[in-house]
Amino acid sequence: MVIQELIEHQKTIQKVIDSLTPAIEQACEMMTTTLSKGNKVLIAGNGGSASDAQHIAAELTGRFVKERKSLPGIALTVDTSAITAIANDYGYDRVFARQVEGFARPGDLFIGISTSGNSQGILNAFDTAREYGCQTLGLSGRDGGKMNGLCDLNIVVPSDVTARIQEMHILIGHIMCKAVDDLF
Ligand SMILES: O=C(CO)[C@@H](O)[C@H](O)[C@H](O)[C@H](O)COP(=O)(O)O
Ligand SMILES: [Zn+2]
Repeated sequence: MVIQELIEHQKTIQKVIDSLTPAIEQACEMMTTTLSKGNKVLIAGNGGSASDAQHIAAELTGRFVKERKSLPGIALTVDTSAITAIANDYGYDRVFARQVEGFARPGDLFIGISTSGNSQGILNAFDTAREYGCQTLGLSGRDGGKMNGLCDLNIVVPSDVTARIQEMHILIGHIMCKAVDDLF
């Protein structure tokens, strides 16, 4: 079992190298352009993807590898008071959209992470982010789901396995953080 999982991961990385390198370069460009203009990055996801959102935001406000100034990255998954209030009063599918409404300014980058590309809370957040003039980047998998057409760039990991898709998402997130380190 262990070797099969490792080989499955290796095959997925190879597919990412073969088909997604230009898209990942574009995502790096979106992130570095946003931050170099003094705008901020908002990130959201559910479950494992909430952890990815927090992980990437923490690399920005803390640091990735290089010693550099703190950069504005906010995960919309961390404030349990806001999350429970919004879910209770407006419904769970407004949890990220409502926070985007509060935080987003034109020129910010919203990153929505969903392995299926179909989580309603993420889809609503993309709508609101676009309405507020943000750039929008999706990290998804399978066939990209409804995120196709809802964001400026949807990076669709070529796999149907949630775990493999999540593993590629955090790899892509780390590559984007490396691009940020290279610039600042
Ligand atoms: O981490 C995992 C599975 O590896 C789960 O927590 C997973 O993230 C959750 O089931 C999510 O709700 C799935 O949502 P999504 O990726 O389809 O948007
Ligand atoms: Zn997981």
